[in-house]
Amino acid sequence: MSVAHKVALVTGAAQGIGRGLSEILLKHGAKVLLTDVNQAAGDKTLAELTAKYDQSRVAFVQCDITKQEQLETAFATAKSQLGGIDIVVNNAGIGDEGDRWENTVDVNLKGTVKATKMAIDNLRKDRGGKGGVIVNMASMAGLNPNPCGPVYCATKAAIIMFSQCWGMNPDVTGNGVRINILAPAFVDTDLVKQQLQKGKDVIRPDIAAMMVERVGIMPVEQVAEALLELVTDESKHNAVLKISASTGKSYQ
Ligand SMILES: NC(=O)C1=CN([C@@H]2O[C@H](COP(=O)(O)OP(=O)(O)OC[C@H]3O[C@@H](n4cnc5c(N)ncnc54)[C@H](O)[C@@H]3O)[C@@H](O)[C@H]2O)C=CC1
Ligand SMILES: CCCCC/C=C\C=C\C(=O)C/C=C\C/C=C\CCCC(=O)O
Repeated sequence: MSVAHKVALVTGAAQGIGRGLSEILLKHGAKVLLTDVNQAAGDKTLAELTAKYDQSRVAFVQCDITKQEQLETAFATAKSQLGGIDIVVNNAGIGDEGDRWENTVDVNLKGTVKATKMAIDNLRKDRGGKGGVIVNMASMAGLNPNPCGPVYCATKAAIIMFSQCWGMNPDVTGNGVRINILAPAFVDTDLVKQQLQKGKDVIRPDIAAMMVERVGIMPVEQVAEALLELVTDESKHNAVLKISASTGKSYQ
Protein backbone atom coordinates (compact mmCIF):
# COMPACT_ATOMS: atom_id res chain seq x y z
CA MET A 1 0.00 0.00 0.00
CA SER A 2 1.34 3.42 -0.87
CA VAL A 3 1.16 6.02 1.90
CA ALA A 4 0.65 8.85 -0.60
CA HIS A 5 -2.58 10.75 0.19
CA LYS A 6 -3.19 8.52 3.23
CA VAL A 7 -3.79 10.11 6.66
CA ALA A 8 -1.56 9.10 9.58
CA LEU A 9 -1.95 9.93 13.26
CA VAL A 10 1.33 9.66 15.19
CA THR A 11 1.56 9.89 19.00
CA GLY A 12 4.65 11.31 20.69
CA ALA A 13 5.48 13.02 17.40
CA ALA A 14 7.04 16.23 18.71
CA GLN A 15 10.56 14.83 18.92
CA GLY A 16 12.75 11.76 18.68
CA ILE A 17 11.49 8.64 16.95
CA GLY A 18 7.91 9.93 16.59
CA ARG A 19 9.11 12.97 14.72
CA GLY A 20 11.26 10.78 12.44
CA LEU A 21 8.34 8.43 11.77
CA SER A 22 6.13 11.41 10.93
CA GLU A 23 8.72 12.83 8.59
CA ILE A 24 9.17 9.64 6.55
CA LEU A 25 5.40 9.43 6.10
CA LEU A 26 5.35 13.07 4.93
CA LYS A 27 8.26 12.42 2.56
CA HIS A 28 6.25 9.64 0.95
CA GLY A 29 3.21 11.83 0.42
CA ALA A 30 1.04 11.10 3.47
CA LYS A 31 -0.88 13.66 5.49
CA VAL A 32 0.20 13.51 9.13
CA LEU A 33 -1.46 14.59 12.36
CA LEU A 34 1.36 15.06 14.84
CA THR A 35 0.16 14.54 18.42
CA ASP A 36 2.11 14.96 21.64
CA VAL A 37 1.62 15.86 25.29
CA ASN A 38 4.24 18.62 24.87
CA GLN A 39 2.51 21.60 23.23
CA ALA A 40 5.66 23.76 22.87
CA ALA A 41 7.73 21.00 21.26
CA GLY A 42 4.78 20.10 19.03
CA ASP A 43 4.37 23.70 17.87
CA LYS A 44 8.09 23.92 17.10
CA THR A 45 8.11 20.64 15.15
CA LEU A 46 4.99 21.66 13.25
CA ALA A 47 6.63 24.93 12.25
CA GLU A 48 9.75 23.08 11.05
CA LEU A 49 7.78 20.49 9.09
CA THR A 50 5.40 22.99 7.48
CA ALA A 51 8.50 24.83 6.21
CA LYS A 52 9.54 21.62 4.38
CA TYR A 53 6.23 20.07 3.35
CA ASP A 54 2.91 21.32 2.03
CA GLN A 55 1.27 22.84 5.08
CA SER A 56 -2.10 21.36 4.19
CA ARG A 57 -0.55 17.90 4.81
CA VAL A 58 0.60 18.36 8.41
CA ALA A 59 -1.05 19.52 11.61
CA PHE A 60 -0.44 19.27 15.35
CA VAL A 61 -2.83 18.67 18.20
CA GLN A 62 -1.81 18.46 21.84
CA CYS A 63 -2.72 14.98 23.14
CA ASP A 64 -1.73 13.12 26.28
CA ILE A 65 -2.35 9.45 25.46
CA THR A 66 -3.36 8.75 29.05
CA LYS A 67 -6.39 11.04 28.60
CA GLN A 68 -9.31 9.44 26.79
CA GLU A 69 -10.96 12.76 25.87
CA GLN A 70 -7.71 14.14 24.39
CA LEU A 71 -7.36 11.01 22.27
CA GLU A 72 -10.94 11.45 21.08
CA THR A 73 -10.15 15.04 20.07
CA ALA A 74 -7.03 13.92 18.21
CA PHE A 75 -8.86 11.25 16.21
CA ALA A 76 -11.68 13.69 15.45
CA THR A 77 -9.13 16.29 14.30
CA ALA A 78 -7.49 13.82 11.90
CA LYS A 79 -10.87 13.26 10.29
CA SER A 80 -12.06 16.86 10.20
CA GLN A 81 -8.77 18.54 9.28
CA LEU A 82 -6.98 15.91 7.18
CA GLY A 83 -9.92 13.96 5.79
CA GLY A 84 -9.88 10.57 7.52
CA ILE A 85 -7.58 8.07 9.23
CA ASP A 86 -5.65 5.27 7.52
CA ILE A 87 -2.53 4.80 9.65
CA VAL A 88 -2.10 5.07 13.44
CA VAL A 89 1.37 4.96 14.97
CA ASN A 90 1.26 4.53 18.74
CA ASN A 91 4.77 5.71 19.46
CA ALA A 92 4.53 7.83 22.64
CA GLY A 93 6.40 6.34 25.56
CA ILE A 94 8.59 7.17 28.55
CA GLY A 95 11.25 5.41 30.58
CA ASP A 96 10.89 6.50 34.20
CA GLU A 97 12.07 3.61 36.31
CA GLY A 98 12.54 5.27 39.73
CA ASP A 99 9.86 6.66 42.06
CA ARG A 100 7.74 7.56 39.05
CA TRP A 101 7.56 4.02 37.70
CA GLU A 102 3.76 4.07 37.76
CA ASN A 103 3.87 6.83 35.14
CA THR A 104 5.66 4.39 32.87
CA VAL A 105 2.82 1.90 33.24
CA ASP A 106 0.24 4.68 32.76
CA VAL A 107 1.81 6.05 29.58
CA ASN A 108 3.45 3.05 27.92
CA LEU A 109 0.84 0.45 28.70
CA LYS A 110 -2.45 2.11 29.65
CA GLY A 111 -2.01 4.97 27.16
CA THR A 112 -1.09 2.61 24.33
CA VAL A 113 -4.05 0.37 25.17
CA LYS A 114 -6.43 3.36 25.07
CA ALA A 115 -5.01 4.64 21.79
CA THR A 116 -4.98 1.20 20.15
CA LYS A 117 -8.61 0.52 21.06
CA MET A 118 -9.57 3.90 19.66
CA ALA A 119 -7.56 3.25 16.50
CA ILE A 120 -9.29 -0.11 15.97
CA ASP A 121 -12.71 1.50 16.45
CA ASN A 122 -11.89 4.27 13.97
CA LEU A 123 -10.41 1.98 11.30
CA ARG A 124 -12.83 -0.97 11.35
CA LYS A 125 -14.94 -1.06 8.20
CA ASP A 126 -18.00 -2.26 10.11
CA ARG A 127 -17.75 0.86 12.30
CA GLY A 128 -17.55 3.40 9.50
CA GLY A 129 -13.78 3.27 8.96
CA LYS A 130 -11.86 2.46 5.77
CA GLY A 131 -9.55 -0.18 7.22
CA GLY A 132 -5.87 0.60 7.63
CA VAL A 133 -2.81 -0.18 9.68
CA ILE A 134 -1.79 0.33 13.29
CA VAL A 135 1.87 0.17 14.32
CA ASN A 136 2.59 -0.01 18.05
CA MET A 137 6.00 0.95 19.41
CA ALA A 138 7.49 -1.76 21.60
CA SER A 139 11.24 -2.25 22.09
CA MET A 140 13.84 -5.00 22.03
CA ALA A 141 13.66 -4.44 25.78
CA GLY A 142 10.22 -6.07 25.61
CA LEU A 143 11.70 -9.22 24.09
CA ASN A 144 15.12 -9.61 25.75
CA PRO A 145 15.16 -9.20 29.54
CA ASN A 146 17.75 -6.89 31.08
CA PRO A 147 18.31 -5.69 34.67
CA CYS A 148 18.24 -1.97 33.84
CA GLY A 149 14.58 -1.18 33.43
CA PRO A 150 12.21 -3.90 34.71
CA VAL A 151 9.05 -1.77 34.55
CA TYR A 152 9.97 -0.32 31.13
CA CYS A 153 10.70 -3.83 29.79
CA ALA A 154 7.43 -5.17 31.24
CA THR A 155 5.38 -2.43 29.58
CA LYS A 156 7.01 -3.12 26.22
CA ALA A 157 6.48 -6.89 26.54
CA ALA A 158 2.85 -6.17 27.38
CA ILE A 159 2.46 -3.94 24.31
CA ILE A 160 3.65 -6.82 22.11
CA MET A 161 1.22 -9.33 23.62
CA PHE A 162 -1.70 -6.87 23.71
CA SER A 163 -1.14 -5.89 20.07
CA GLN A 164 -0.84 -9.49 18.87
CA CYS A 165 -4.00 -10.54 20.73
CA TRP A 166 -6.00 -7.82 18.97
CA GLY A 167 -4.22 -8.59 15.71
CA MET A 168 -5.51 -12.16 15.68
CA ASN A 169 -9.12 -11.12 16.34
CA PRO A 170 -11.23 -11.90 13.25
CA ASP A 171 -13.36 -8.80 13.93
CA VAL A 172 -10.19 -6.76 13.38
CA THR A 173 -8.63 -8.68 10.48
CA GLY A 174 -12.03 -9.17 8.83
CA ASN A 175 -12.62 -5.42 8.84
CA GLY A 176 -9.46 -4.40 7.02
CA VAL A 177 -7.23 -3.59 9.98
CA ARG A 178 -3.61 -4.74 10.20
CA ILE A 179 -1.66 -4.42 13.46
CA ASN A 180 2.14 -4.53 13.54
CA ILE A 181 4.78 -4.00 16.20
CA LEU A 182 8.12 -2.23 15.98
CA ALA A 183 10.81 -3.35 18.43
CA PRO A 184 13.97 -1.24 18.12
CA ALA A 185 17.09 -1.55 20.25
CA PHE A 186 18.86 1.71 21.19
CA VAL A 187 17.99 4.79 19.12
CA ASP A 188 19.68 8.18 19.28
CA THR A 189 17.02 10.24 21.11
CA ASP A 190 16.56 12.24 24.32
CA LEU A 191 15.11 9.16 26.02
CA VAL A 192 18.37 7.29 25.66
CA LYS A 193 20.55 10.35 26.29
CA GLN A 194 18.76 11.19 29.54
CA GLN A 195 18.56 7.67 30.81
CA LEU A 196 21.95 6.39 29.78
CA GLN A 197 24.21 9.39 29.63
CA LYS A 198 22.91 10.92 32.88
CA GLY A 199 22.04 7.56 34.45
CA LYS A 200 18.56 8.98 35.08
CA ASP A 201 16.25 6.40 36.62
CA VAL A 202 18.15 3.45 35.17
CA ILE A 203 18.86 0.53 37.46
CA ARG A 204 22.50 -0.52 36.96
CA PRO A 205 23.46 2.15 34.39
CA ASP A 206 26.85 0.41 34.14
CA ILE A 207 25.16 -2.64 32.61
CA ALA A 208 23.03 -0.42 30.34
CA ALA A 209 26.26 1.21 29.10
CA MET A 210 27.74 -2.21 28.34
CA MET A 211 24.60 -3.13 26.39
CA VAL A 212 24.92 0.05 24.34
CA GLU A 213 28.58 -0.72 23.73
CA ARG A 214 27.64 -4.17 22.45
CA VAL A 215 24.51 -3.30 20.44
CA GLY A 216 25.22 0.29 19.30
CA ILE A 217 22.83 3.20 18.81
CA MET A 218 20.79 3.71 15.62
CA PRO A 219 19.81 6.98 14.00
CA VAL A 220 16.07 7.70 14.06
CA GLU A 221 15.98 7.44 10.24
CA GLN A 222 16.79 3.70 10.42
CA VAL A 223 13.71 3.11 12.58
CA ALA A 224 11.62 5.27 10.25
CA GLU A 225 12.54 3.04 7.28
CA ALA A 226 11.43 0.01 9.30
CA LEU A 227 8.10 1.68 10.05
CA LEU A 228 7.53 2.34 6.37
CA GLU A 229 8.01 -1.37 5.65
CA LEU A 230 5.37 -2.34 8.22
CA VAL A 231 2.93 0.21 6.85
CA THR A 232 3.40 -0.34 3.11
CA ASP A 233 3.89 -4.12 2.94
CA GLU A 234 0.35 -5.47 3.18
CA SER A 235 1.63 -8.99 3.85
CA LYS A 236 2.83 -7.72 7.24
CA HIS A 237 0.18 -8.35 9.87
CA ASN A 238 0.80 -9.17 13.51
CA ALA A 239 4.48 -8.84 12.63
CA VAL A 240 7.11 -7.92 15.22
CA LEU A 241 9.96 -6.15 13.46
CA LYS A 242 13.16 -6.03 15.49
CA ILE A 243 15.86 -3.58 14.50
CA SER A 244 19.23 -2.75 16.00
CA ALA A 245 22.41 -0.96 14.98
CA SER A 246 24.44 -4.17 15.17
CA THR A 247 22.08 -6.75 13.65
CA GLY A 248 19.78 -4.71 11.40
CA LYS A 249 16.21 -5.83 10.78
CA SER A 250 14.67 -9.21 11.52
CA TYR A 251 11.16 -10.50 12.14
CA GLN A 252 10.42 -12.25 15.43
N1 LIG B 1 15.14 5.66 22.07
C1 LIG B 1 15.22 4.33 22.11
O1 LIG B 1 16.32 3.76 22.22
C2 LIG B 1 14.02 3.50 21.98
C3 LIG B 1 12.76 4.02 22.14
N2 LIG B 1 11.68 3.20 22.00
C4 LIG B 1 10.35 3.73 22.15
O2 LIG B 1 10.12 4.70 21.15
C5 LIG B 1 9.16 5.62 21.59
C6 LIG B 1 9.67 7.04 21.40
O3 LIG B 1 10.83 7.19 22.19
P1 LIG B 1 11.93 8.31 21.93
O4 LIG B 1 11.66 9.03 20.69
O5 LIG B 1 13.23 7.65 22.14
O6 LIG B 1 11.66 9.24 23.18
P2 LIG B 1 11.61 10.82 23.33
O7 LIG B 1 11.59 11.05 24.80
O8 LIG B 1 12.67 11.45 22.53
O9 LIG B 1 10.21 11.21 22.68
C7 LIG B 1 9.01 10.78 23.24
C8 LIG B 1 7.89 11.73 22.87
O10 LIG B 1 6.70 11.22 23.46
C9 LIG B 1 6.03 12.29 24.11
N3 LIG B 1 5.21 11.79 25.21
C10 LIG B 1 5.62 11.39 26.43
N4 LIG B 1 4.57 11.07 27.19
C11 LIG B 1 3.46 11.26 26.44
C12 LIG B 1 2.08 11.12 26.65
N5 LIG B 1 1.59 10.75 27.85
N6 LIG B 1 1.22 11.38 25.65
C13 LIG B 1 1.70 11.80 24.45
N7 LIG B 1 2.99 11.99 24.19
C14 LIG B 1 3.87 11.71 25.17
C15 LIG B 1 7.13 13.21 24.58
O11 LIG B 1 6.64 14.53 24.82
C16 LIG B 1 8.10 13.14 23.42
O12 LIG B 1 7.83 14.11 22.44
C17 LIG B 1 8.86 5.27 23.05
O13 LIG B 1 7.69 4.48 23.10
C18 LIG B 1 10.07 4.45 23.44
O14 LIG B 1 9.78 3.57 24.50
C19 LIG B 1 11.80 1.88 21.69
C20 LIG B 1 13.02 1.33 21.53
C21 LIG B 1 14.24 2.08 21.66
C1 LIG C 1 16.05 -0.81 29.03
C2 LIG C 1 17.47 -0.37 29.09
C3 LIG C 1 17.72 0.70 30.06
C4 LIG C 1 17.05 1.97 29.74
C5 LIG C 1 17.80 2.67 28.65
C6 LIG C 1 17.04 3.81 28.12
C7 LIG C 1 16.22 3.73 27.12
C8 LIG C 1 16.13 2.59 26.30
C9 LIG C 1 15.05 2.37 25.56
C10 LIG C 1 14.91 1.19 24.78
O1 LIG C 1 13.80 0.83 24.40
C11 LIG C 1 16.16 0.40 24.53
C12 LIG C 1 15.95 -0.73 23.66
C13 LIG C 1 16.55 -1.89 23.83
C14 LIG C 1 17.43 -2.24 24.93
C15 LIG C 1 17.29 -3.68 25.26
C16 LIG C 1 17.95 -4.62 24.68
C17 LIG C 1 19.00 -4.38 23.69
C18 LIG C 1 19.83 -5.58 23.54
C19 LIG C 1 19.29 -6.43 22.44
C20 LIG C 1 20.09 -7.66 22.31
O2 LIG C 1 20.25 -8.36 23.30
O3 LIG C 1 20.54 -7.94 21.20
